[in-house]
Amino acid sequence: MIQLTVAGDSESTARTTAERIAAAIADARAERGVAHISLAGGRTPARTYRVLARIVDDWSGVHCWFGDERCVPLDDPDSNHRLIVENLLDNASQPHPTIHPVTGAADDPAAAAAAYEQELRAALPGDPPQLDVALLGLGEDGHTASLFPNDPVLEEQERLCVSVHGTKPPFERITLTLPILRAARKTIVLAEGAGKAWAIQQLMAGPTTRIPASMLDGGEEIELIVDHTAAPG
Ligand SMILES: O=C1O[C@H](COP(=O)(O)O)[C@@H](O)[C@H](O)[C@H]1O
Repeated sequence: MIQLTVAGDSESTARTTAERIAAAIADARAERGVAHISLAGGRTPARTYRVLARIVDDWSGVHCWFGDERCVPLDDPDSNHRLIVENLLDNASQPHPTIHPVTGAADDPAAAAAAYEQELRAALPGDPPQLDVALLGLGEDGHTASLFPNDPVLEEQERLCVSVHGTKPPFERITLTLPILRAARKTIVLAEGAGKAWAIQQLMAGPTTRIPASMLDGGEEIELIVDHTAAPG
């Protein structure tokens, strides 16, 4: 089930999102001693990561994974890794969270995706492995992570991480697939801006391969956090 939260302006949207993630981290650490979270890329979550870095005062036992990555060097301006280093890691207190980058994606995307799946399986409990929280974004076309509209990878049942050719540059990408995203204890979809209002309306209308974010529902809690400009009318 999808719960919609209209958080206000961009600052309150970032704060609300960061507070949800911080609460999920605290719950996971209290129950299991560690917290595994996957993070979104793109432009929208930068502010959320800066707020999150401020409000979590103890990062020990926190593991950060990537919901998707672009097949570029890790320090490339288009890299989701760089976004997270500059906004979250550089502002987080010591000891830092453990970051799990997708390595080798620029050289051999398929091998990098397979290796990342192995790393996830080795580190997380469950089959599919269970993330404590998956933070995802939403493209204007309805894509989430690097799951693009009508891509056959939306039918994937076995592999947890794959390489894809997307429809937004940079085109070559690595993405987690629906089986692992659906298994997350909590899923947060963060979206801002009037350009995303259409995708949000479609997402709320029910599952369709046209809007990959609408296919995330695996029975666990999903919260869609939007600013007032993206809110459905
Ligand atoms: O390419 C991507 O796009 C989506 C949405 O990004 P935004 O810039 O519109 O916030 C993002 O969630 C995904 O991680 C990213 O690789």
